[in-house]
Amino acid sequence: MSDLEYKFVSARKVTVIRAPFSGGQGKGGVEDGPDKMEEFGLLRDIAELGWTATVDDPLAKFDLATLKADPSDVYGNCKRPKMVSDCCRLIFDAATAAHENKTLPVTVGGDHSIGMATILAFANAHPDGGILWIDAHADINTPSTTPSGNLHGCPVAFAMGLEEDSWPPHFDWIKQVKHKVRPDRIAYIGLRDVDPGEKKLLKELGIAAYSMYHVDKYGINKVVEMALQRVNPSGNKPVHVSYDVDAIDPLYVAATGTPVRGGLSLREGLFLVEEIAATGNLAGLDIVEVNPALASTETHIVDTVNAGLSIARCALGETIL
Ligand SMILES: NC(=[NH2+])NCCC[C@H](N)C(=O)O
Ligand SMILES: [Mn+2]
Ligand SMILES: [Mn+2]
Repeated sequence: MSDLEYKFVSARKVTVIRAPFSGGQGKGGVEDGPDKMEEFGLLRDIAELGWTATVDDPLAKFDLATLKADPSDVYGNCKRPKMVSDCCRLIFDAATAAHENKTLPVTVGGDHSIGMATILAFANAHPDGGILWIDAHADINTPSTTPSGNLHGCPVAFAMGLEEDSWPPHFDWIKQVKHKVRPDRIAYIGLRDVDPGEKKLLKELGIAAYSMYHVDKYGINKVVEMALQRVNPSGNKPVHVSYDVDAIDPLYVAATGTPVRGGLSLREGLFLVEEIAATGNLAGLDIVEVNPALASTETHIVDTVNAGLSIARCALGETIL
């Protein structure tokens, strides 16, 4: 049982949104993230911290393997726009319902393309809220800047409505969502692999971006403080955390699709979530890019999945004393 307070959640209710989705990138295995997290005790951990969990499985009706294998699902250089859009739309609805019911949505991926759905639902439900994107990557490529065509590198651009003219038509539904993610209400922590087109966008839009350089220079405590100050200057608005486990160094989190050396230590990666939880403002969480198939040893799987579980526990108020 945790005694932290959550100002924007009623009655310590969590909605676990399962997102076993891998269409935002080419590798297999990331679709097993939710199963592995549950096998290692996600729901037990949530209950032990005094939360009541409801599990939502918005993609259950899809045959995801068949959708992923459809060679006709391309638009320009974008891979699988129909699959990503159809799935994200359902995840958006699930997250929106969780916000309306004042439960805390914890979305478990799957690849990070689903972040377009969760942060858009958060921004639309809480237009004055702030978002922290914890990642080695900025994931703000647009269909015109993406070097890979993988949509897990683009969710922030879609949720912000950037360069809509370049979008595959499948994403038209996003244009109808009233409140998009605002550039002054999102901050990054952990960056170390940012594409040239992304750097340009971050600069032009004045987005708060704390790279590993800043973590080394100021320390993680100061970086979290600065990031929260940017996205939640009053300190009393809701905050969503979209956590790509590749923000943490591959020494601790090896089983992920796009690992980059020189990342957060495991403790830095957990501290930042503990610190956000302590504000009482947490109102949404994603844990993505756990890919058990990319482990070369059993230890890699155990380490990576347990890092994901630790992120969830820290977010839900686990404290040591
Ligand atoms: N969610 C992730 N792991 N994203 C990796 C993105 C890599 C690269 N920037 C791309 O757009 O293709
Ligand atoms: Mn990443
Ligand atoms: Mn990411």
